Amino acid sequence: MWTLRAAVRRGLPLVRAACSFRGGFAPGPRDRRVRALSTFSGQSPNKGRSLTGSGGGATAGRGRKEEDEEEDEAGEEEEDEELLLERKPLLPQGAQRVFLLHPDVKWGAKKQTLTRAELQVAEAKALVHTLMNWSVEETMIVSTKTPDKKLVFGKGNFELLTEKIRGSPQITSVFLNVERMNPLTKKELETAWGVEVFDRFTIVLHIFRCNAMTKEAKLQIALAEIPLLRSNLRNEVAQLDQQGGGSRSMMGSGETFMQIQQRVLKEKEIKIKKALEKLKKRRHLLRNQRKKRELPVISVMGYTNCGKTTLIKALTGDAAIQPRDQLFATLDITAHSGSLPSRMTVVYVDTIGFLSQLPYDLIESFSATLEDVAYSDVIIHVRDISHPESDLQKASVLSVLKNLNLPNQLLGSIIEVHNKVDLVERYEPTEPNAITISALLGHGLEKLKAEIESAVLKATGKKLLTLKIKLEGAQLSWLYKEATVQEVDVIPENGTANVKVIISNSAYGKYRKLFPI
Ligand SMILES: Nc1nc2c(ncn2[C@@H]2O[C@H](COP(=O)(O)OP(=O)(O)OP(=O)(O)O)[C@@H](O)[C@H]2O)c(=O)[nH]1
Ligand SMILES: [Mg+2]
Repeated sequence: MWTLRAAVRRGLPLVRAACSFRGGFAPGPRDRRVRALSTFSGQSPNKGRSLTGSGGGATAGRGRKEEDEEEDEAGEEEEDEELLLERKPLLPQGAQRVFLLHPDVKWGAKKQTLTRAELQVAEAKALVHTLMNWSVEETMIVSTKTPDKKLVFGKGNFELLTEKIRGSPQITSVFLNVERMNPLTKKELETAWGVEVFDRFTIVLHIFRCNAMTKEAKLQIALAEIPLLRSNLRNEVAQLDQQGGGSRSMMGSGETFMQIQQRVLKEKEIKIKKALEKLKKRRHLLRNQRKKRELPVISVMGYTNCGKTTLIKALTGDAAIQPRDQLFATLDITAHSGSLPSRMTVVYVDTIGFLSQLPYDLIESFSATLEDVAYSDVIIHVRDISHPESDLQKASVLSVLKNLNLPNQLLGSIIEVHNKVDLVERYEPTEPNAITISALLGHGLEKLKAEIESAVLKATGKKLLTLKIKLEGAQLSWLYKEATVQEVDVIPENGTANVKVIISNSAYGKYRKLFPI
């Protein structure tokens, strides 16, 4: 039986994807992000294996052979994972002048309810601008009653479009703003228009591929690509069949080309899922370690480009964080520590941004990482209130949050933050509890931190107390160890102090037992 590695050795067409990407890559963010996560695990960033208890320093007394075998195994695993991540480029390299074509479905089941054509077009434009050397040459919204037909548009509109595209030599490709285009449609349209045609899935997938930093995000994307590879395969085989080849058995093996390729894909899918499962276990371990240390976790969520990463940078002062003016700049869930006005240490979790029309397979593949949000104590929903469609963006974020099956208490704890107020003159929020800030300029952060603190205290059941202690004895050092000491007000006359602490219910119970009044 062929393994994936064997398939590659035999020259199946897998090549590393090239990322042509606006702004390029800042070298090293991956290391920094991993470091950010490992801050709470007490592990070195490159020693992930030791988290599962299978690695680390427990090598003393073991035979050389055993170590060698383990090393070989790790090397093979890594090689396998490398192969899982190899793929064909999705988009052509070099500059593209795109004709952005939006089919507007006027009625019927396919009619979008949440978002308007203009919003979708604006998002599609932003996606194109995220790609290096890509520009939108022209935009057109064309209505259609038959979005599922092979040619997408009715006969009259199709002819007009063909004339337009054929007569515009400056157009190098068409971005058909549909979630997914069937390969036959792609072929028909490309033949008719004489240029390459892309759908949103392909463009978003390309951006995701370029932005994924951690192995988990990369594997999630590779998994999301499998259905695309399957449908391309069906198309390829149909073409081969026309030439009289695809369904015939290969060199006496009894298997057809289609069957072999399907098996290779299935093997790939199983391996990716296994690798993801391993990483998930590691993530759970990190989560448990954070829990043990009782660090409150705050998930920062919101539409793509609303300023989540900028806000975390402002709240934590972490200079290594790099916000970028791009859609889907953050694809890896990363954790960063910060402190609140009471000096309580909290963990901010940066998350993937939402897009109203995010292709389903991609949401599906990222839902595993979003699972972690359910374990946070508080959610911050960041909104870019300078965006013309800010209200629609809010609605689409809330609808995704609802589908994540989060606990009611957590949903009730959402702090709505209106960001980028510096871009709107005299901004007044309509929502009474919203907090207005400029993450970029650092405005409104103190109020936000105070709000986060009270939400964290409420969610975690921690108390803010002033305890009277004797300076002689172990009380103060115990409190320093088990609670967050905010202030110590010494009264020298009687050798006591008033100590302001944030303390969990369980720690307070222990304190009372150890030091009865
Ligand atoms: N003017 C202004 N720009 C801001 C503010 N906050 C963020 N930005 C800019 O908005 C862009 C996106 O910021 P990010 O922090 O990367 O946004 P994000 O929500 O993390 O984006 P994704 O990770 O792509 O979902 C960057 O160019 C930021 O500089 C703000 O308060 N005012
Ligand atoms: Mg971000």
